Amino acid sequence: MDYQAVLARIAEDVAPQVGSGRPAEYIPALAAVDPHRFGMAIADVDGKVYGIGDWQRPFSAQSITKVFALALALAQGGDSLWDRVGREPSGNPFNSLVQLEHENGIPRNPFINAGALVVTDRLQTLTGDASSELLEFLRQESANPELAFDAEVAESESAHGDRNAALAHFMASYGNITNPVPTLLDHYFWQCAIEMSCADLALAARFLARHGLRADDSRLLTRSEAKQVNAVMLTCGTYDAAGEFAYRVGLPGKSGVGGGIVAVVPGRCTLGVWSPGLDERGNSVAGVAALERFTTLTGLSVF
Ligand SMILES: NC(=O)CC[C@H](N)C(=O)O
Repeated sequence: MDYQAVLARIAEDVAPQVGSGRPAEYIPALAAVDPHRFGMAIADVDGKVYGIGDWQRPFSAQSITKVFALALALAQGGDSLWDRVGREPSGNPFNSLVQLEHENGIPRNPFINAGALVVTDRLQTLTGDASSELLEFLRQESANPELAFDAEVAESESAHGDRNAALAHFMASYGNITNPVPTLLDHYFWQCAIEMSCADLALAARFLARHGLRADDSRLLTRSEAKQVNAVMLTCGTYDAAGEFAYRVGLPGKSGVGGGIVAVVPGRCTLGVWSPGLDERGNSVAGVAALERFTTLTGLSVF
């Protein structure tokens, strides 16, 4: 497959959509990003990377980090995590509170904010320093020791973090958060504020295309766990647009409000795409369009 030619074609096809949508505004540091950026990278299972546009430019990974946190929490702590977080699409916005009261403080899935807070809480208990552990893992998988937190974004999130604080306190009232809420929120905000490029993301997600094997060929997840994480990405990775994303793209994918999306073709390759303009559900407009073009042009999808 000539991935470079495919990327060139995709960039041309989605150019009219780059700049549509709006960057996230509820985190002021993200609102300042130029909405006309677009980058895309593909990493094949052997680690060769192809890219177009702003594919090497770091941006705020945001909710995409939820996938990596989940993988680490499962790898280090095992299946008991699923007693505290479900695996069903929520059909609600990523930062919604409404289901938690009816469902006893157990979030629907690990990719909405409530679920991700539970996962980070678990990782914090397992490691004592969840956000640093995650950053180190991402540095190793992307072979990029320069990966770093963006302190301005972390502080901006913290200053405007009432919603996430509410989610965490509410779950704590059900006994589903075990660390002090301020500590948990700190790690969650720093986790979201990791900066990565499309290339970093595609490389870091390769264990999901390699049935659980890390970049150094050691095993992070069992084959079955890798399949399970991909399945949850497909059904829950783009919040209340997961059905539409599966319909249009046909790949497990995880988005973030920084405008990035990571997607996986199991056994073949991983993709990182970035364009900051978001639709009303918080997914990158040009990013989703680019992934749709990818699966249409190449025929590579899980279906
Ligand atoms: N969808 C997202 O990327 C949300 C992440 C963001 N840091 C938040 O907690 O609100």
